[in-house]
Amino acid sequence: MDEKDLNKERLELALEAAGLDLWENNLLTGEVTRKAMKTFGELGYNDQEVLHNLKHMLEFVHPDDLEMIQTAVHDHLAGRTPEYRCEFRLRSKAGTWIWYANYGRIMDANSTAPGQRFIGVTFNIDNRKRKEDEIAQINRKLAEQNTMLQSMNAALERLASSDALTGLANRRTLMELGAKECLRAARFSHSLSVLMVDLDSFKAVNDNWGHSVGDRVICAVADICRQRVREGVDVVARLGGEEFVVMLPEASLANAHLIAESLRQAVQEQRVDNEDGNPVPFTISIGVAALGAGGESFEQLLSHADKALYKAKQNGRNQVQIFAPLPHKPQLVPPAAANPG
Ligand SMILES: Nc1nc2c(ncn2[C@@H]2O[C@H](COP(=O)(O)OP(=O)(O)OP(=O)(O)O)[C@@H](O)[C@H]2O)c(=O)[nH]1
Repeated sequence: MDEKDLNKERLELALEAAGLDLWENNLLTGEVTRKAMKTFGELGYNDQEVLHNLKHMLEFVHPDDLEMIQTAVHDHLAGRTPEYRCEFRLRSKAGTWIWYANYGRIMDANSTAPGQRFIGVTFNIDNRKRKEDEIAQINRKLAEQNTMLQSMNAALERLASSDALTGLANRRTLMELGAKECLRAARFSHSLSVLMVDLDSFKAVNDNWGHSVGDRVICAVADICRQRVREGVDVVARLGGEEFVVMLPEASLANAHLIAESLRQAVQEQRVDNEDGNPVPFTISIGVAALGAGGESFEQLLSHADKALYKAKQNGRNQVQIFAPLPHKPQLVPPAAANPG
Protein backbone atom coordinates (compact mmCIF):
# COMPACT_ATOMS: atom_id res chain seq x y z
CA MET A 1 0.00 0.00 0.00
CA ASP A 2 1.46 3.34 -0.92
CA GLU A 3 1.26 6.49 1.22
CA LYS A 4 -1.75 7.79 -0.76
CA ASP A 5 -3.79 4.65 -0.05
CA LEU A 6 -2.74 4.72 3.57
CA ASN A 7 -3.86 8.34 3.88
CA LYS A 8 -7.16 7.46 2.21
CA GLU A 9 -7.63 4.62 4.68
CA ARG A 10 -6.84 6.94 7.63
CA LEU A 11 -9.29 9.57 6.34
CA GLU A 12 -12.09 6.98 5.88
CA LEU A 13 -11.58 5.83 9.46
CA ALA A 14 -11.59 9.36 10.84
CA LEU A 15 -14.78 10.22 8.90
CA GLU A 16 -16.50 7.04 10.05
CA ALA A 17 -15.54 7.56 13.70
CA ALA A 18 -16.82 11.16 13.57
CA GLY A 19 -20.06 10.17 11.79
CA LEU A 20 -19.16 12.39 8.83
CA ASP A 21 -20.03 11.76 5.21
CA LEU A 22 -17.70 13.37 2.65
CA TRP A 23 -18.99 14.97 -0.57
CA GLU A 24 -17.51 16.99 -3.37
CA ASN A 25 -19.29 19.13 -5.92
CA ASN A 26 -18.43 21.27 -8.91
CA LEU A 27 -20.53 24.39 -8.54
CA LEU A 28 -19.70 25.56 -12.06
CA THR A 29 -20.96 22.44 -13.87
CA GLY A 30 -23.42 21.26 -11.20
CA GLU A 31 -21.73 17.87 -11.17
CA VAL A 32 -21.48 15.92 -7.91
CA THR A 33 -18.03 14.38 -7.99
CA ARG A 34 -18.46 12.49 -4.72
CA LYS A 35 -21.90 11.64 -3.41
CA ALA A 36 -22.66 11.56 0.35
CA MET A 37 -23.84 7.98 -0.04
CA LYS A 38 -23.68 7.15 3.69
CA THR A 39 -26.31 9.86 4.23
CA PHE A 40 -28.51 8.76 1.33
CA GLY A 41 -28.14 5.13 2.46
CA GLU A 42 -29.33 6.15 5.91
CA LEU A 43 -32.36 7.76 4.21
CA GLY A 44 -33.15 4.49 2.44
CA TYR A 45 -31.83 5.24 -1.09
CA ASN A 46 -29.42 3.15 -3.12
CA ASP A 47 -26.65 4.46 -5.34
CA GLN A 48 -28.75 4.38 -8.54
CA GLU A 49 -31.49 6.47 -6.99
CA VAL A 50 -29.16 9.38 -6.32
CA LEU A 51 -27.72 11.01 -9.43
CA HIS A 52 -24.35 12.74 -9.75
CA ASN A 53 -26.16 16.00 -10.17
CA LEU A 54 -26.52 18.95 -7.75
CA LYS A 55 -29.97 19.90 -9.03
CA HIS A 56 -31.14 16.37 -8.37
CA MET A 57 -29.62 16.41 -4.86
CA LEU A 58 -31.57 19.55 -3.99
CA GLU A 59 -34.81 17.72 -4.78
CA PHE A 60 -34.32 15.77 -1.53
CA VAL A 61 -34.17 18.97 0.52
CA HIS A 62 -37.19 20.34 2.38
CA PRO A 63 -38.62 23.23 0.30
CA ASP A 64 -38.45 25.58 3.31
CA ASP A 65 -34.69 24.99 3.68
CA LEU A 66 -33.66 25.43 0.02
CA GLU A 67 -33.23 29.18 0.07
CA MET A 68 -31.10 29.02 3.23
CA ILE A 69 -28.73 26.48 1.62
CA GLN A 70 -28.43 28.54 -1.54
CA THR A 71 -27.71 31.71 0.46
CA ALA A 72 -25.05 29.92 2.55
CA VAL A 73 -23.31 28.60 -0.59
CA HIS A 74 -23.55 31.97 -2.26
CA ASP A 75 -22.14 33.83 0.75
CA HIS A 76 -19.21 31.45 0.98
CA LEU A 77 -18.52 31.59 -2.76
CA ALA A 78 -18.53 35.40 -2.56
CA GLY A 79 -15.99 35.22 0.30
CA ARG A 80 -18.38 36.61 2.91
CA THR A 81 -18.01 33.53 5.14
CA PRO A 82 -14.84 31.54 5.91
CA GLU A 83 -16.70 28.26 5.44
CA TYR A 84 -20.07 27.00 4.34
CA ARG A 85 -22.34 25.85 7.18
CA CYS A 86 -25.95 24.89 6.95
CA GLU A 87 -28.67 22.87 8.67
CA PHE A 88 -31.55 21.40 6.66
CA ARG A 89 -34.00 18.55 6.36
CA LEU A 90 -33.76 15.71 3.83
CA ARG A 91 -36.66 13.52 2.76
CA SER A 92 -36.19 9.83 3.52
CA LYS A 93 -37.49 7.19 1.15
CA ALA A 94 -40.21 6.48 3.74
CA GLY A 95 -41.33 10.13 3.38
CA THR A 96 -40.13 11.47 6.75
CA TRP A 97 -37.89 14.53 7.18
CA ILE A 98 -34.51 14.03 8.87
CA TRP A 99 -32.25 16.87 10.01
CA TYR A 100 -28.65 17.07 8.67
CA ALA A 101 -25.87 19.61 8.82
CA ASN A 102 -23.31 20.54 6.19
CA TYR A 103 -19.85 21.93 6.72
CA GLY A 104 -17.76 22.70 3.64
CA ARG A 105 -15.30 24.92 1.90
CA ILE A 106 -14.46 26.02 -1.63
CA MET A 107 -10.96 24.63 -2.04
CA ASP A 108 -10.06 26.54 -5.21
CA ALA A 109 -11.14 29.94 -3.88
CA ASN A 110 -7.96 31.56 -5.17
CA SER A 111 -8.31 30.26 -8.75
CA THR A 112 -9.69 32.31 -11.64
CA ALA A 113 -12.90 30.26 -11.72
CA PRO A 114 -13.55 29.22 -8.09
CA GLY A 115 -16.22 26.67 -7.18
CA GLN A 116 -14.99 23.66 -9.11
CA ARG A 117 -13.86 22.00 -5.92
CA PHE A 118 -16.48 22.49 -3.27
CA ILE A 119 -15.77 19.90 -0.58
CA GLY A 120 -17.57 19.22 2.68
CA VAL A 121 -19.14 16.80 5.07
CA THR A 122 -22.71 16.00 6.00
CA PHE A 123 -23.70 14.69 9.42
CA ASN A 124 -26.91 13.67 11.11
CA ILE A 125 -28.24 16.17 13.70
CA ASP A 126 -31.77 14.83 13.91
CA ASN A 127 -31.63 13.92 17.62
CA ARG A 128 -30.22 17.28 18.57
CA LYS A 129 -32.84 19.12 16.48
CA ARG A 130 -35.70 17.13 17.96
CA LYS A 131 -34.44 17.88 21.48
CA GLU A 132 -34.13 21.56 20.56
CA ASP A 133 -37.71 21.47 19.24
CA GLU A 134 -38.91 19.83 22.44
CA ILE A 135 -37.09 22.43 24.55
CA ALA A 136 -38.47 25.26 22.38
CA GLN A 137 -41.96 23.81 22.79
CA ILE A 138 -41.52 23.54 26.56
CA ASN A 139 -40.21 27.11 26.66
CA ARG A 140 -43.17 28.31 24.60
CA LYS A 141 -45.57 26.57 26.99
CA LEU A 142 -43.72 28.02 29.99
CA ALA A 143 -43.90 31.49 28.46
CA GLU A 144 -47.64 31.05 27.82
CA GLN A 145 -48.20 29.86 31.39
CA ASN A 146 -46.12 32.74 32.68
CA THR A 147 -48.24 35.25 30.76
CA MET A 148 -51.36 33.56 32.10
CA LEU A 149 -50.04 33.69 35.67
CA GLN A 150 -49.14 37.35 35.27
CA SER A 151 -52.62 38.24 34.06
CA MET A 152 -54.18 36.12 36.86
CA ASN A 153 -51.99 37.91 39.39
CA ALA A 154 -53.03 41.26 37.94
CA ALA A 155 -56.68 40.20 38.11
CA LEU A 156 -56.23 39.02 41.73
CA GLU A 157 -54.50 42.26 42.58
CA ARG A 158 -57.40 44.19 41.01
CA LEU A 159 -59.92 42.09 42.95
CA ALA A 160 -58.06 42.57 46.21
CA SER A 161 -57.71 46.31 45.75
CA SER A 162 -61.03 47.26 44.22
CA ASP A 163 -64.73 47.02 44.90
CA ALA A 164 -66.43 44.32 42.80
CA LEU A 165 -69.67 46.23 42.12
CA THR A 166 -68.30 49.63 41.10
CA GLY A 167 -64.63 48.94 40.25
CA LEU A 168 -63.67 51.78 42.62
CA ALA A 169 -60.82 51.43 45.11
CA ASN A 170 -61.87 49.50 48.19
CA ARG A 171 -61.35 50.40 51.84
CA ARG A 172 -57.96 48.67 52.02
CA THR A 173 -56.60 50.60 49.04
CA LEU A 174 -58.04 53.87 50.29
CA MET A 175 -56.46 53.44 53.73
CA GLU A 176 -53.05 52.65 52.20
CA LEU A 177 -53.13 55.57 49.76
CA GLY A 178 -54.64 57.86 52.36
CA ALA A 179 -51.94 57.15 54.95
CA LYS A 180 -49.22 57.92 52.38
CA GLU A 181 -50.95 61.06 51.16
CA CYS A 182 -51.44 62.27 54.75
CA LEU A 183 -47.73 61.93 55.52
CA ARG A 184 -46.78 63.66 52.28
CA ALA A 185 -49.21 66.55 52.83
CA ALA A 186 -48.10 67.04 56.45
CA ARG A 187 -44.41 66.93 55.53
CA PHE A 188 -44.65 69.51 52.76
CA SER A 189 -47.46 71.56 54.38
CA HIS A 190 -49.79 70.84 51.46
CA SER A 191 -53.57 70.68 51.55
CA LEU A 192 -55.47 67.41 51.70
CA SER A 193 -59.24 67.11 51.90
CA VAL A 194 -61.68 64.24 51.99
CA LEU A 195 -65.36 63.93 51.19
CA MET A 196 -67.46 61.34 52.98
CA VAL A 197 -70.36 60.63 50.61
CA ASP A 198 -73.47 58.69 51.64
CA LEU A 199 -76.68 57.92 49.76
CA ASP A 200 -79.74 59.28 51.54
CA SER A 201 -82.42 56.92 52.84
CA PHE A 202 -81.03 54.24 50.61
CA LYS A 203 -82.86 51.52 52.49
CA ALA A 204 -86.06 52.96 51.00
CA VAL A 205 -84.61 52.69 47.45
CA ASN A 206 -83.93 48.99 48.02
CA ASP A 207 -87.25 48.40 49.73
CA ASN A 208 -89.29 50.18 47.05
CA TRP A 209 -87.52 49.13 43.85
CA GLY A 210 -85.42 46.13 44.74
CA HIS A 211 -81.76 45.38 45.29
CA SER A 212 -80.73 45.41 41.62
CA VAL A 213 -82.10 48.93 41.11
CA GLY A 214 -80.29 49.85 44.35
CA ASP A 215 -77.07 48.47 42.84
CA ARG A 216 -77.56 50.59 39.72
CA VAL A 217 -78.01 53.68 41.90
CA ILE A 218 -74.76 52.86 43.73
CA CYS A 219 -72.99 52.51 40.35
CA ALA A 220 -74.45 55.79 39.10
CA VAL A 221 -73.07 57.62 42.16
CA ALA A 222 -69.70 55.87 41.71
CA ASP A 223 -69.56 56.99 38.06
CA ILE A 224 -70.40 60.59 38.91
CA CYS A 225 -67.67 60.72 41.56
CA ARG A 226 -65.15 59.05 39.22
CA GLN A 227 -65.95 61.36 36.30
CA ARG A 228 -65.84 64.59 38.30
CA VAL A 229 -62.48 64.26 40.00
CA ARG A 230 -58.91 64.58 38.67
CA GLU A 231 -57.78 61.31 37.13
CA GLY A 232 -54.54 59.99 38.60
CA VAL A 233 -54.63 62.54 41.45
CA ASP A 234 -57.84 62.09 43.40
CA VAL A 235 -58.96 58.74 44.76
CA VAL A 236 -62.58 57.59 44.83
CA ALA A 237 -63.30 54.60 47.02
CA ARG A 238 -66.36 52.67 48.09
CA LEU A 239 -66.13 51.98 51.79
CA GLY A 240 -68.95 49.46 51.57
CA GLY A 241 -72.74 49.68 51.39
CA GLU A 242 -73.84 53.10 50.16
CA GLU A 243 -70.84 54.97 51.51
CA PHE A 244 -68.02 56.48 49.41
CA VAL A 245 -64.91 58.52 50.10
CA VAL A 246 -63.29 60.98 47.72
CA MET A 247 -59.73 61.91 48.65
CA LEU A 248 -58.58 65.22 47.17
CA PRO A 249 -54.83 65.87 47.50
CA GLU A 250 -53.79 69.54 47.17
CA ALA A 251 -57.41 70.65 47.64
CA SER A 252 -58.20 73.22 50.32
CA LEU A 253 -61.34 72.96 52.41
CA ALA A 254 -63.00 75.66 50.27
CA ASN A 255 -62.17 73.81 47.02
CA ALA A 256 -63.30 70.51 48.48
CA HIS A 257 -66.57 72.15 49.47
CA LEU A 258 -67.12 73.31 45.86
CA ILE A 259 -66.38 69.84 44.50
CA ALA A 260 -68.71 68.26 47.07
CA GLU A 261 -71.49 70.64 46.10
CA SER A 262 -71.02 69.86 42.39
CA LEU A 263 -71.18 66.11 43.14
CA ARG A 264 -74.33 66.53 45.20
CA GLN A 265 -75.97 68.49 42.41
CA ALA A 266 -74.89 66.04 39.69
CA VAL A 267 -76.35 63.12 41.68
CA GLN A 268 -79.60 64.97 42.17
CA GLU A 269 -79.85 65.47 38.40
CA GLN A 270 -78.81 61.92 37.50
CA ARG A 271 -81.57 59.64 36.24
CA VAL A 272 -81.78 55.94 37.06
CA ASP A 273 -84.95 54.14 36.02
CA ASN A 274 -86.71 51.35 37.86
CA GLU A 275 -87.79 48.13 36.11
CA ASP A 276 -90.91 49.92 34.76
CA GLY A 277 -88.88 52.71 33.22
CA ASN A 278 -89.85 55.29 35.86
CA PRO A 279 -87.17 57.47 37.45
CA VAL A 280 -85.94 56.54 40.93
CA PRO A 281 -85.26 59.62 43.05
CA PHE A 282 -82.03 59.54 45.05
CA THR A 283 -79.72 62.08 46.67
CA ILE A 284 -76.49 62.11 48.62
CA SER A 285 -75.19 63.86 51.70
CA ILE A 286 -71.53 64.80 52.01
CA GLY A 287 -69.25 65.61 54.91
CA VAL A 288 -66.08 67.54 54.08
CA ALA A 289 -62.89 67.75 56.14
CA ALA A 290 -59.38 69.01 55.49
CA LEU A 291 -56.08 68.20 57.10
CA GLY A 292 -55.40 70.78 59.81
CA ALA A 293 -52.14 72.18 61.05
CA GLY A 294 -52.06 69.47 63.72
CA GLY A 295 -51.07 66.77 61.21
CA GLU A 296 -53.89 64.32 61.95
CA SER A 297 -53.82 60.74 60.77
CA PHE A 298 -55.90 59.69 57.76
CA GLU A 299 -58.28 57.85 60.13
CA GLN A 300 -58.80 61.09 62.07
CA LEU A 301 -59.41 62.99 58.83
CA LEU A 302 -62.06 60.43 57.84
CA SER A 303 -63.63 60.62 61.25
CA HIS A 304 -63.89 64.42 60.92
CA ALA A 305 -65.55 64.06 57.52
CA ASP A 306 -67.89 61.47 59.05
CA LYS A 307 -68.90 63.93 61.77
CA ALA A 308 -69.71 66.52 59.09
CA LEU A 309 -71.72 63.87 57.22
CA TYR A 310 -73.69 63.13 60.39
CA LYS A 311 -74.54 66.82 60.61
CA ALA A 312 -75.71 66.79 56.97
CA LYS A 313 -78.00 63.84 57.72
CA GLN A 314 -79.31 65.50 60.90
CA ASN A 315 -80.01 68.73 59.01
CA GLY A 316 -82.29 67.00 56.52
CA ARG A 317 -79.96 65.19 53.99
CA ASN A 318 -79.17 66.13 50.34
CA GLN A 319 -76.61 68.67 51.50
CA VAL A 320 -72.92 69.31 52.14
CA GLN A 321 -71.52 70.07 55.59
CA ILE A 322 -68.00 71.03 56.54
CA PHE A 323 -66.21 69.73 59.60
CA ALA A 324 -65.50 72.62 61.92
CA PRO A 325 -63.41 71.81 64.95
CA LEU A 326 -64.94 72.96 68.19
CA PRO A 327 -63.48 76.30 69.33
CA HIS A 328 -60.68 75.77 71.81
CA LYS A 329 -62.02 76.26 75.35
CA PRO A 330 -59.51 77.93 77.69
CA GLN A 331 -58.79 75.73 80.72
CA LEU A 332 -60.17 77.27 83.89
CA VAL A 333 -57.50 77.55 86.49
CA PRO A 334 -58.76 76.20 89.86
CA PRO A 335 -58.98 79.04 92.40
CA ALA A 336 -56.69 77.21 94.76
CA ALA A 337 -54.00 76.97 92.08
CA ALA A 338 -54.57 80.60 91.06
CA ASN A 339 -54.03 81.95 94.56
CA PRO A 340 -51.52 79.73 96.23
CA GLY A 341 -51.22 80.45 99.85
N1 LIG B 1 -78.56 47.47 46.57
C1 LIG B 1 -77.62 47.48 47.50
N2 LIG B 1 -77.89 47.87 48.75
C2 LIG B 1 -76.94 47.87 49.67
C3 LIG B 1 -75.63 47.46 49.37
N3 LIG B 1 -74.90 47.58 50.52
C4 LIG B 1 -75.72 48.03 51.47
N4 LIG B 1 -76.97 48.23 50.98
C5 LIG B 1 -78.17 48.72 51.66
O1 LIG B 1 -78.03 50.06 51.99
C6 LIG B 1 -78.96 50.37 53.02
C7 LIG B 1 -78.34 51.31 54.00
O2 LIG B 1 -79.32 51.67 54.87
P1 LIG B 1 -79.08 52.55 56.16
O3 LIG B 1 -77.73 52.28 56.73
O4 LIG B 1 -80.25 52.34 57.06
O5 LIG B 1 -79.04 54.00 55.67
P2 LIG B 1 -79.99 54.79 54.73
O6 LIG B 1 -81.29 54.09 54.49
O7 LIG B 1 -79.24 55.15 53.50
O8 LIG B 1 -80.29 56.06 55.58
P3 LIG B 1 -79.34 57.33 55.81
O9 LIG B 1 -77.94 56.92 55.52
O10 LIG B 1 -79.54 57.67 57.23
O11 LIG B 1 -79.80 58.37 54.88
C8 LIG B 1 -79.37 49.04 53.65
O12 LIG B 1 -80.70 48.77 53.27
C9 LIG B 1 -78.46 48.03 52.98
O13 LIG B 1 -79.10 46.79 52.75
C10 LIG B 1 -75.34 47.02 48.05
O14 LIG B 1 -74.22 46.64 47.69
N5 LIG B 1 -76.35 47.04 47.15
